[in-house]
Amino acid sequence: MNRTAMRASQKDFENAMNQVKLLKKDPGNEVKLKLYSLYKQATEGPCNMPKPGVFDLINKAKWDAWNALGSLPKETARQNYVDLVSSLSSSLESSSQVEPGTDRKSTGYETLMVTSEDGITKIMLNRPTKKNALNVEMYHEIMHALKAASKDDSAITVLTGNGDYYSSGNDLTNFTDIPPGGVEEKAKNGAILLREFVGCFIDFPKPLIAVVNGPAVGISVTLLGLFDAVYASDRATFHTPFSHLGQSPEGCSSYTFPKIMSPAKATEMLVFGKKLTAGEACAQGLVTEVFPDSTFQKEVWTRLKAFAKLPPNAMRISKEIIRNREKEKLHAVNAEECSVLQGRWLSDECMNAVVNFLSRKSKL
Ligand SMILES: CCCC/C=C/CC(=O)SCCNC(=O)CCNC(=O)[C@H](O)C(C)(C)COP(=O)(O)OP(=O)(O)OC[C@H]1O[C@@H](n2cnc3c(N)ncnc32)[C@H](O)[C@@H]1OP(=O)(O)O
Repeated sequence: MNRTAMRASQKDFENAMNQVKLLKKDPGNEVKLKLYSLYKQATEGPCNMPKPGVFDLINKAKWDAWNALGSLPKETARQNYVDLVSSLSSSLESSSQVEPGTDRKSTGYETLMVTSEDGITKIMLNRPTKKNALNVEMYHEIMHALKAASKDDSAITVLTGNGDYYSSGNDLTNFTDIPPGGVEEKAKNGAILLREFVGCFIDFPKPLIAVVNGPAVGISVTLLGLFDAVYASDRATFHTPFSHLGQSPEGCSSYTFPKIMSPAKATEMLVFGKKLTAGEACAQGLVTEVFPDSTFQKEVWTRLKAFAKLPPNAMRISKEIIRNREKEKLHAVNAEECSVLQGRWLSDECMNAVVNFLSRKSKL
């Protein structure tokens, strides 16, 4: 577009503001920050507000975005805002990277797709545009789905992801919504939620299988130690960057990983954040079997359908005898990990890592 020839009028600007409210899809935080900063620059000029504190994550990200525009003239900011909205209106209406039908809320869940057929309850993480990051709602919905699956008439339960990721782990925006009790209350609530969430996996009574369709990060990896089988596409990777995030292991991985893969290999993953390929994770016992991505879904589901035809009570009882003597220990480990993490979430190391991700200064 020739910016010297084009000059957005106040009317164009107002129309663009209305168009933003009508966007059918969330354009994402980065674009929202850009829109915010251009709007402020266009209406108020350069940012001369005091910089918010480091813990005020959302306002700090907004301030950073506005301040980054420097002395950009109001008219140029107005034009850029109008151009940005116009590009969004066309791209967000036409683009769809997600399988058709995946936006349906057919199961009553907002963040999951849950289906039950052929003796299998499939719980599919369904935030593909956010790489299936686990927000607070998703934690609650997974717990609900697991409790329902433990009582339904399916023989086995499967967890998988929609889109190119299995899951990118904890949604880092979970850290931004600070309650009136401040960051201490936030950390306490997080620890309570995490303990209950992991507890549901420890106590799940039927065979629980992970179908790892793509990269897995953080808590989506650590929980795998509590599954009964883990099938992975050769596109999947396994990454627990806890130290990078100023955090510490959860999902009972401080206990299960050293047992599964040896203390040194567990340290490479959980302390040094070494990312494993599917083949490496299989060699270390975290993954049961790896399949070529091109045949992954077909091969895995054929196998799972055969498993689901086995007598369900025999499978339950066999799982119980394999897992039960560890249960008490696992609950104790879970409690300890949550308590340590509660402290970590209040550390500068963790706060800085989250701020860096949210202001897009870092990625894994
Ligand atoms: C209360 C219980 C707490 C339990 C604690 C658990 C600990 C953990 O799970 S630690 C692991 C936390 N996860 C991460 O640090 C991953 C952060 N994400 C990334 O580094 C990258 O997004 C990626 C490497 C996973 C993917 O990079 P890629 O370039 O392919 O895609 P993006 O453009 O970055 O992502 C698309 C979209 O999704 C958003 N997103 C992805 N992962 C997360 C996440 N974990 N939290 C929040 N948002 C996430 C990303 O911001 C993009 O959103 P926008 O389109 O709106 O910008």
